[in-house]
Amino acid sequence: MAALRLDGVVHDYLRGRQPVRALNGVSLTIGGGQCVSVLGPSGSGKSTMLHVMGALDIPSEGRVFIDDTDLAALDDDALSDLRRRRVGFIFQFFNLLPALTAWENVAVPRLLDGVKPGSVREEAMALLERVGLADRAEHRPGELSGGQMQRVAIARSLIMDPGIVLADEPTGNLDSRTGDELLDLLASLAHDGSERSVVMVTHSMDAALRSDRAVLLTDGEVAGDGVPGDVVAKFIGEGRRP
Ligand SMILES: Nc1ncnc2c1ncn2[C@@H]1O[C@H](COP(=O)(O)OP(=O)(O)OP(=O)(O)O)[C@@H](O)[C@H]1O
Repeated sequence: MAALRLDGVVHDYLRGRQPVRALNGVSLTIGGGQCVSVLGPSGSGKSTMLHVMGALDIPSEGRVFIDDTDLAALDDDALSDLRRRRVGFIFQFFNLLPALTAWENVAVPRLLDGVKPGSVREEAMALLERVGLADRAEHRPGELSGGQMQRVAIARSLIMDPGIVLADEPTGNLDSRTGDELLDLLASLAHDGSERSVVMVTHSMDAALRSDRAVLLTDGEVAGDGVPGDVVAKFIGEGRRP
């Protein structure tokens, strides 16, 4: 079963009255157990594609399927339910709640689901342990380093046990050594036998080279898709072209 499929996806934004085409006919299938990086120049549509994949945005044209469910067939409630349960998000600036401790931040999606803090604490603690932060459970984000905050965000992305994890520049705000450790952690989310798909937008060639597959976007279109080394070489080659 394909975890994620885009079929002829077009997405336009309005800038004033002018439509701006961010995605121009993207078709892509991402199976379970893969860590896929998305590369491309600034403005090529990477974040837009991630938002469409995670049902944060509805495409102007084309279809998006998550686990063979056509998102166009869902009403708003069903769509947000699917987003909450099936998709975990990780952002460049962590998006943690400053007043909550690390374990409470991890628990937030379950608390929003109506679960009592007492019954989710253990699950949140287990996830913090998984990301190597069990000893920081009672710390607030302001008391954590960037890498530690991103680990909390990764643990939070897993609390609903999603089939898909989408990460937008997850190491963009971290030094390279911390970034590398987090990339290994992210890849492990796809390789832990869960058949989870991990898709990460990145400007880092290192990050792309560590993934299982790379997709290159140029002007809202798929310009490369395959072995990371080949796709990175294509991207770098295009950048050098006069
Ligand atoms: N909310 C918006 N309103 C209008 N235009 C937008 C909006 N968001 C993105 N765009 C435009 O859509 C295009 C694709 O943007 P997107 O953010 O998806 O690219 P990106 O590849 O992620 O860029 P970057 O690497 O700089 O983050 C760009 O031309 C951008 O200016």
